[in-house]
Amino acid sequence: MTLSVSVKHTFEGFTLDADFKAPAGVTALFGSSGSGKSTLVNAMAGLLRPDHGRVEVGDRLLCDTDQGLCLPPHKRRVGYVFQEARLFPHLTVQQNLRYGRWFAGIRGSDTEERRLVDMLGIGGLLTRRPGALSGGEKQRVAIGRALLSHPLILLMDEPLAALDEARKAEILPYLERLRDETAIPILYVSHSVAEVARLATTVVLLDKGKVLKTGPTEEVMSDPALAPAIGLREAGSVLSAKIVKHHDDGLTELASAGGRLFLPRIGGNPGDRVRVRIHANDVVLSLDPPGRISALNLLPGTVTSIRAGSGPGAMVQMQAGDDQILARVTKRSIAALGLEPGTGCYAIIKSVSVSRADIGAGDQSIAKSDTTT
Ligand SMILES: Nc1ncnc2c1ncn2[C@@H]1O[C@H](COP(=O)(O)OP(=O)(O)OP(=O)(O)O)[C@@H](O)[C@H]1O
Repeated sequence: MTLSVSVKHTFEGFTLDADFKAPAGVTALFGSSGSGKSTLVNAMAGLLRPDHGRVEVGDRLLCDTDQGLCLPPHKRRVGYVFQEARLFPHLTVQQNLRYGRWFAGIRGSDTEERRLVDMLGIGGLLTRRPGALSGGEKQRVAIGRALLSHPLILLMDEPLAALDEARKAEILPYLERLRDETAIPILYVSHSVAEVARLATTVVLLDKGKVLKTGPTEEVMSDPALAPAIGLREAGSVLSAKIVKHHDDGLTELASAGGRLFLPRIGGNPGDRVRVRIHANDVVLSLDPPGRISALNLLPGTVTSIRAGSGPGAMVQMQAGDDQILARVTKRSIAALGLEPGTGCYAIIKSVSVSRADIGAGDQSIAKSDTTT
């Protein structure tokens, strides 16, 4: 289901002027604080009437100011999940879940409720009240409540921001299942590169109220020109890969479009698709295949673009198979190696530089890894 959004709105000192289209899946609205993410989400939810705008989800028009149409929030069939779960404290988990359905005037079925409860792993919590739940559990209930109202689209505004790292790690797999097992489009607001890299099918990069770029996650994340907006320390590529084998020495072997990768053991079974985030800071470039070296991952490729920063560093993008890899190196190294678009080189990646948080379940949008076994 396609998402088509065009919103113009001015507050004193700030103008949002954003247009984007996104296919089904998770669309991440990513940008620094004050870039206009929440304003855009509020315009989509009907909580803000934009000066000018058109919002369409699939073939349903929610707002078109040219036609004088701007549906109120309760007529938009939008599920909203906020930073805090905002559950009713006096109701049990099950009553909270059913409230979503009741509020939307939907009958729903017990089978549907059970399926959702299973998917979100909240079956053991149904009789508890929110006061007896962890932050991550509360968020899972809030997501279930939003889904049971049969939304046309799910808007998630920094749903993990209030959770600590352990709770985030606990809830991310459920969000991946939501992406892969439901057909509901999700607009996911975040300023965490790690979350976007793991979850998003499409990234809309916002900067000072404008869309810098919209595109598939792998493409946006590995664009050297966008690294300053993403954050130089956070920048990196997202590769799609397939688990080949878990080795006895604790390493997992993956097949990516660019070659084999060996990473510290990850969950999942041979054949499962995963996405792997490789930080640009963790990639070393070499013109020749290195001799005896401790790093286990060596991907051959060709430099596609170079973007020099204002300091001593530069971002180099290289193509390895169908994958783009981003490396952050010094301008001095670029000069010494004579790197330019078209230069053949090797990306060297230490296995241990990739952490568990950098690996997520792969989705249908990255089927190209199927060709890499
Ligand atoms: N109701 C309002 N009245 C006036 N200015 C507003 C209003 N809401 C937002 N703004 C301004 O619009 C700009 C964008 O805010 P917005 O909350 O959309 O950014 P954001 O990207 O969601 O930021 P954050 O990541 O910090 O939540 C900010 O400069 C903010 O001060």
